[in-house]
Amino acid sequence: MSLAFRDVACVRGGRLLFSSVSFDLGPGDAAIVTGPNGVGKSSLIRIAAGLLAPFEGAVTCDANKALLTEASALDSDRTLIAALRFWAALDNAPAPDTRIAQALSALNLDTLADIPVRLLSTGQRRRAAIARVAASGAPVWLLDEPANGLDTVSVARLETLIAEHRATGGIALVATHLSLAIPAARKIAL
Ligand SMILES: Nc1ncnc2c1ncn2[C@@H]1O[C@H](COP(=O)(O)OP(=O)(O)OP(=O)(O)O)[C@@H](O)[C@H]1O
Repeated sequence: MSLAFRDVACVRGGRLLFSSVSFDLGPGDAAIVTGPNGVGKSSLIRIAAGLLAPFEGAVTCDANKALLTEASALDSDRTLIAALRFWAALDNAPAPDTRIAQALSALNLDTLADIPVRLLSTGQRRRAAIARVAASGAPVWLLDEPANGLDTVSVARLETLIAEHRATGGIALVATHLSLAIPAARKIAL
């Protein structure tokens, strides 16, 4: 299982954002993508997700991916548990209810499970989006600014979740401008 970039370049709006980005992540590996606003961190995550084609180079990944972006994929009119169940039913992984229960617990969202997603606060919504990634069972996590809007306790929970994911052989590619404790993560500075 791996996620690899080979000499990847990215062009958006006719402008070269970055070039010659190469890395290879295997089971248990993590990488942190850093750089100033507008440098292309989100674009790199979108390329990894297959939502944006590289201008040059190649991306290979032989495992299922879960993507976290600013835009939450959770249906705002459903309760949190129903919104998570909707996606979990489509995952290529067993035991959706168990996965959801573990994710809700890991993000301290148990008491909010029956609240409509639209009523969640900014930080709660972000935790819900992280819970969706955790519940997906996907080996490769692509996280774009996952700590945005989180309080310090929730940041610590996120760090624990990433560590546990890696400990079970998962891969994490994380774009962040906030400091996150991700031990031995590769640094991809754009
Ligand atoms: N759909 C698009 N069409 C054209 N240009 C775009 C598009 N999306 C993003 N860009 C441009 O690409 C550049 C990189 O954007 P990106 O969101 O990848 O940066 P970032 O490093 O994640 O920024 P931030 O730290 O502000 O989140 C920006 O200049 C942005 O305006």
